[in-house]
Parts: sequence; structure tokens; C-alpha cells
Amino acid sequence: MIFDKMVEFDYEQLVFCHDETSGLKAIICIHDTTLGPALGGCRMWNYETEEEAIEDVLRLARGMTYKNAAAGLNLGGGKTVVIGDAKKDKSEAFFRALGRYVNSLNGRYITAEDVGTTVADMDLIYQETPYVCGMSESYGTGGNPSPMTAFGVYMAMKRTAKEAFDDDSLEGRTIAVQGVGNVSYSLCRHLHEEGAKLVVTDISQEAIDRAVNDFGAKAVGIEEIYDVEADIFAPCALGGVLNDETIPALKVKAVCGSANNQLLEEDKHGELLQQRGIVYAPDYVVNCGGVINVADELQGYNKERAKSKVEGIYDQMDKIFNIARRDRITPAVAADRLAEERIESMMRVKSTFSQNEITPLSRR
Ligand SMILES: NC(=O)C1=CN([C@@H]2O[C@H](COP(=O)(O)OP(=O)(O)OC[C@H]3O[C@@H](n4cnc5c(N)ncnc54)[C@H](O)[C@@H]3O)[C@@H](O)[C@H]2O)C=CC1
Ligand SMILES: O=C(O)CCC(=O)C(=O)O
Repeated sequence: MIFDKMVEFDYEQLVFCHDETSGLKAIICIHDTTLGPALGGCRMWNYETEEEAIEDVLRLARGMTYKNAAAGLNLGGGKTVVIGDAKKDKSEAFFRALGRYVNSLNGRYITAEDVGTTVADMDLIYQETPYVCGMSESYGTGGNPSPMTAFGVYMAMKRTAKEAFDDDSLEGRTIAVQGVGNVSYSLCRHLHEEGAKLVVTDISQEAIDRAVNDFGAKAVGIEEIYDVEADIFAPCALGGVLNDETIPALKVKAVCGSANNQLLEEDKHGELLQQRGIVYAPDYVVNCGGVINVADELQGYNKERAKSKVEGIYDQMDKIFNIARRDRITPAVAADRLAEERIESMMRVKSTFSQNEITPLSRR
């Protein structure tokens, strides 16, 4: 059963980690290391079943292979899921036990933050392994990657606006934002500063109030966000929000947001958006600013260099939209092709023997 799933999308390794003292139950998944060591964050979530956790880690790890490839990084794809309540189950022992498991993979996998984990958690993991990014800035790293993710989403949104409206200015545009958490609050600041009008929703009243007070956003209900008459819809909370129910309701010309895995079924729902004349900005290209930022740490973190790479998301989106138009495919399919072609061509390059293999880790 599990091997069937691994064979379907050619996964390399799935590691189950248990530590009785701390109660750690984690699964590390390495999808593909053609481009380099697998880098992807550690998600902590109260999964109802083990099957759900396995499904999630497989899906997220494969997503990282595509994200890292499309971002031009010399890194493969992997991810960790930790089964537990991020508000109750964390302890020093918990993350140090996880750090030891990450270390045991000897650099095949590098971890970082994801939903439910923080810079402080990465600091604990760093006590046990060098194969972690996104620790406190006092270690000479980039710290919390969310502001850089947000800057990348902003760049992607500008290029998406150009595709939809033939003008990349967001001044006067109405953006419907789903979720105003870490990434999205920073994104809203960029949008507000450019003069966009914001309509927001969140399950947290505190998050809504902050956006209303700081950016003059208009608040709407959780389900109402799909019906808002706006220029762009920005999903910045959950995966699977673009589906049979929501796509017909949308009253926007484009979708561009930070959430991972926005299309419930990639081909079907990418097509459905296209049929409705809605420009879709592929999520993993839009939100790769965070991983670009943490990956920069592997070369000795330089904020200006990282920011300039994240700014390049505008040009990457340009390439994807042009391929999509030229080949009459959806932008989601165009992004996948770009990532797959890079992995294929690098595989051929790497088939030549080299005595001094250079990986991001050899610069540490
Ligand atoms: N933090 C980062 O650097 C990166 C984040 N992402 C993705 O971006 C998304 C947001 O990440 P963060 O801002 O870090 O997370 P976060 O947890 O800080 O923010 C998510 C926000 O969405 C809200 N929310 C949850 N369910 C909702 C619902 N049904 N309707 C409306 N709002 C809801 C939460 O209350 C929270 O305010 C996630 O999907 C994450 O995987 C992707 C790449 C990097
Ligand atoms: O941004 C990070 O902290 C790590 C990368 C990652 O897991 C992601 O981009 O989803």
C-alpha cells in the first residue's frame, strides 16, 4: 500500500520517527534528490489519522521537488510532518529528537519552518544537526522566511495583473485575501502601500482586526470571500480551495496567493479556471520566496542576494505565462513542464563524472 504510493510518483524515501520520551511522531519524506539534497519545511498538524499524515507528507514533498526546481535551486524535494498539536505538544526534547532523526539522514534532507513550526523550533533542531535552515538571525541566517515569501507573492501578483489587465500596477485594484496570517499580513502591507483595496477574511478575529486597522481592509465572512467582486483572489490560508464549488462562484479575473496546493485537482481545476477566463498563477512559483530565502543560508546568508533572487519571481512568471500562451496549456501545466525539463536536463549534466561534486552543503 505505501510502496504503491511511492512507486506512483517515484518517491525515494519515507522515514518514520518515534521518540517515547518526548512523544515525537514524525514522518520525513524525500521525494527526489536529482538536483541536490531535499529541502522542505516541517509541518506540525493534528492529523486525525496516520494515513492523512502520510498522504500530506507525500504530497508536500513532491510539491517541494517542483518548487525548488522551478525556483532554480540546486535542491531536491522533501518535507516533514509532525503529528501533534502545535499549541500543546512542543518541548525541547521533542524538536531535539526530531533534529537527531534529520541528522541521521546525513544531509539527504534539510528541514525548515512550515505551518505549525517556528524559528524557535528550528533553533532547537539546530542543537542536533546542521541540516536545518530558518533559525534565529543571530546564527547568521535569514530568520523567519514569511516576509520574503510575501515579497515574492507581491512580485508574482504584479506579473499576474499584467497578464489579466495588461498593466502590472496594483494601484486601485481590489484584492480578495483569504487568510491574513504571517505571509499574508506582509503581503497586505505591500498591496496597501501600492494603493490596492483589500477585502479580507480569516477564522481569527484578531487577524481580521489587524488588517482592518492597519490597512483599511474590508472584512467579509469565511464563505463570502469566494463571492467578492474583485480583480484578484489571493488564497493565503489553505490548500484545495480552488474546486468544483468555488471556481464557478469566483468574480475575479485572476488568482494569485501564497497557499500551497490551491487546486484541488491540478489538471481539472486549472482547466476550469482557464475556461472561466481567470488567470491562475501557479502556487509553488508564487510562494517560492520563502524557500529561496532559507536556501540562501546554505551559501552564507546574504539578504540583498536573497531579495534579488526573490524579485526574479516576476520574470519566472513571465516565462510561465508566455509558455502557457504559446503552447495553449494552463499556467499550472507550463510550470510543471519547466520544472520537469530542468530536472531532466540536470540529470543528463550530472551523468558526466566529476571528482569534486559541488552541492549547496559543501559551501557550509
Ligand atoms: N510562511 C512561509 O514562508 C510560506 C507559507 N506558505 C503557505 O502559505 C500559507 C500561509 O502560510 P502562513 O502565513 O505562514 O501561515 P499562518 O498560519 O500564519 O496563516 C494562515 C492564516 O489563515 C487563517 N485561516 C485558517 N483557516 C482559514 C479559513 N478556512 N479561512 C480563512 N482563513 C483561514 C489562519 O487563521 C491564519 O491567520 C500556507 O498555505 C503555507 O503553506 C508557502 C510557502 C512559504
Ligand atoms: O519556506 C520555508 O521555510 C521552507 C520551504 C517550504 O517548506 C515551503 O516553501 O513550503
